[in-house]
Amino acid sequence: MTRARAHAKINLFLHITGRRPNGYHELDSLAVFADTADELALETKSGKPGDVTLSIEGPFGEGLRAESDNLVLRAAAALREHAPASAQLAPLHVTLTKNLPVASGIGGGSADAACALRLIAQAWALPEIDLAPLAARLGADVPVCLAQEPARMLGIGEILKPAPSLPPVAMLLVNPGTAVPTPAIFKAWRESGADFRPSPDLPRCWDDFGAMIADLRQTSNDLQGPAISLYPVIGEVLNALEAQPGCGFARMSGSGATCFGLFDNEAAAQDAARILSRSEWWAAAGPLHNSASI
Ligand SMILES: C[C@](O)(CO)[C@H](O)COP(=O)(O)OP(=O)(O)OC[C@H]1O[C@@H](n2ccc(N)nc2=O)[C@H](O)[C@@H]1O
Ligand SMILES: Nc1ncnc2c1ncn2[C@@H]1O[C@H](COP(=O)(O)OP(=O)(O)OP(=O)(O)O)[C@@H](O)[C@H]1O
Repeated sequence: MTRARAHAKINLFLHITGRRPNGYHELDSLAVFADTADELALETKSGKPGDVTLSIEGPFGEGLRAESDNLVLRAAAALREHAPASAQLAPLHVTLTKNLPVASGIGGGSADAACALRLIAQAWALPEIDLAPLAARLGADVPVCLAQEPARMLGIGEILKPAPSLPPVAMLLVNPGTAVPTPAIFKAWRESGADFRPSPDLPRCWDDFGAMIADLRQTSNDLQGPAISLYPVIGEVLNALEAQPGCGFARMSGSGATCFGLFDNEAAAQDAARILSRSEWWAAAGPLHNSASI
């Protein structure tokens, strides 16, 4: 059995810089990865070559179906399609432990897809396949999830540039339990009449926590206002995060509803997680994750 972790992706800022003729929005976003993650376990099974099956468990597993539209199975299908005819494709079973809330702005499905691409390409011994274009076809957030390293996302997410090197930072994620569909939030942004926003200038390195949050304050998540207008509970989450001792900065990730707080020490982030894990709110605190687990 091979196991790997699919870490949550957090957008520290997200500027909408343009729009493509196909309707997708061009972005400039700084993505980092949280310690918290889904888990994928892969085992060989009996069956036809190339057959991949899926079972789903874990705290957020009930909201998902193990059917062909699941991003894990779509990743397997993409690899199968691109494998050379000579490849020996052992039948596989994937168990997905869904620890991340679904449709929550932290790219859980994208992280699962990227993790499945890495794991299955390894199991099928397909090192010659370039995973990046397959990832981009599976979703805008999948390319950045392949490496699970801090990166600047440009284009619609397929162009990746190095992130500034980051100081030690702890992050608290809070989700209010409301699933948010990404297309509706981009639509709300368009209907708000907002202008495209330029890319921010960032240094190569943030020497300390203070320098990092000072620069982040000059940026925005352009989807945050439209998301709050459709789902006001996101504003409540941000207010609750900002009120926590030691929280230096709070913002929504991606298209929401998950929001993050940045702390310069992990104990404060963990204390705040205990306070904010209430009723249907989900909270997870920890350091940032820095590299792929396989
Ligand atoms: C908001 C972000 O999470 C920020 O990282 C991503 O841009 C969205 O990534 P994602 O959920 O993987 O996106 P996809 O599954 O490719 O697209 C979902 C929908 O979001 C919209 N979409 C997505 C990405 C993008 N750059 N522009 C868009 O307009 C489109 O309506 C698309 O149909
Ligand atoms: N393995 C998966 N995990 C989560 N969602 C999946 C998965 N496979 C397919 N989906 C579908 O993808 C949609 C988006 O799920 P996901 O959790 O990735 O959203 P998100 O966190 O808002 O993503 P992003 O931050 O990339 O916009 C859901 O509506 C879900 O039905």
